[in-house]
Amino acid sequence: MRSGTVFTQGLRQAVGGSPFWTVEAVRQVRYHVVSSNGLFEPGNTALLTGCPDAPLHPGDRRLVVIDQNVDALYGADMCAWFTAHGVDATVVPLRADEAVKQWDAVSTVVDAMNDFGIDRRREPVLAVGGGVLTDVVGFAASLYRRGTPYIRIPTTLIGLVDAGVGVKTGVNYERGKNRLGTYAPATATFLDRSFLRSLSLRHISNGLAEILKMALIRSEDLFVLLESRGAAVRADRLQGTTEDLSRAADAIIAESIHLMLEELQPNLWESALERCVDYGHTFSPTLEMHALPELLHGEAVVIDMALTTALATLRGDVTEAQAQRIYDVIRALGLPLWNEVLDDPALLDDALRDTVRHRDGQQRLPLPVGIGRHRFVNDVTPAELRDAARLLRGHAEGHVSSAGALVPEQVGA
Ligand SMILES: O=C(CO)[C@@H](O)[C@H](O)[C@H](O)[C@H](O)COP(=O)(O)O
Repeated sequence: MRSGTVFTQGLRQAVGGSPFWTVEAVRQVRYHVVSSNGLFEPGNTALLTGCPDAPLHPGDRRLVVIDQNVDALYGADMCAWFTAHGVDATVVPLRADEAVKQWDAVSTVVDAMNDFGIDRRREPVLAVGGGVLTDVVGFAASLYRRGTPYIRIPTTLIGLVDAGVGVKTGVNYERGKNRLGTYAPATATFLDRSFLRSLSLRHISNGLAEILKMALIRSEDLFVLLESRGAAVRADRLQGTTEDLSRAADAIIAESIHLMLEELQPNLWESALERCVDYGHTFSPTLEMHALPELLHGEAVVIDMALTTALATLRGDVTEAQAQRIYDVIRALGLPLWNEVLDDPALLDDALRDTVRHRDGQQRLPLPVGIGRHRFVNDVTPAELRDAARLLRGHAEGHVSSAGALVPEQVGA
């Protein structure tokens, strides 16, 4: 062995007389999720000192890729903040919605990194926008020189509670949702819910869908909070305009993120494919891409959850009363129960087949058990899916009795 070369003990072995080598290494991962409202208010220093692994100093340069809509609303405040703190920011506005979450957007970000002449270690790219923007920038950064650090500043609710706190990056490829991507955590994500004040209620609901997901599979307490305060918190855009609404918004966001991180941390690279956070993501990737741009991500997820709640009801895992509470909360959060994509049984079968490919040959389908718990199943049949869709349609149209039976004109519809 050459001096200075470190091998794990027993790493070089002779097999049939021919040498072979096995290299094993463990990569330490550490990333931070930091809450601070009003990031670009003059006195806020969270971006300077809030993250120990990504300090920002006067005289530093930063490439800032920002959603073009966010730039129109907050770009001037952001630039004033950088100037006030002596940071030389190059701002690149980017269109970032599901329809353009494609490879071309990645090239645009890579071009910007090239033009900026980014320092591979010391100049993290800042991604300011919703989940699409942070996924695209994270993907570009993870590819650039095989990995350049980046920092996320989510400006949508779905960005705050879902896309912003995990390690996934990516873009769609043709009709494949997030078909290209990497596991590449941002050095830090800065959560600032004051951005939500200008978000449309439809996009607030879009984020609430992922929060509801965490509630349905992990926490009845979070579900009860959504049931009692969800509609008011939505109408308030999580701004906390009263003390009570502030407490509720803080609790909903913090609990949802905490549960998500508890699930992600032990399985960051998804070596285990039974992931309860995949709830609502079995049929939705295909449905969302099929309906593009009609359904937002969270809307597709909630339709998937409504369908699988009906499926769990038919299996006896969720009672009719529990299903009714779930559907009431979905409506109260301004989310759809039904979409015509569910009318196409072949599409649901295709969706399940694609997910089976994504989950290494098995359905590994998380299903709710009551409210706040789940189990995984591998035996959902096309006929069962059709029955579940029929039951859900009955709920959506108000044709289900309190005992859970379809009223006669709907049976066999
Ligand atoms: O992994 C996370 C967040 O990082 C999930 O909670 C998130 O909702 C994911 O998008 C879904 O689980 C779907 O994952 P995938 O099908 O894109 O692998």
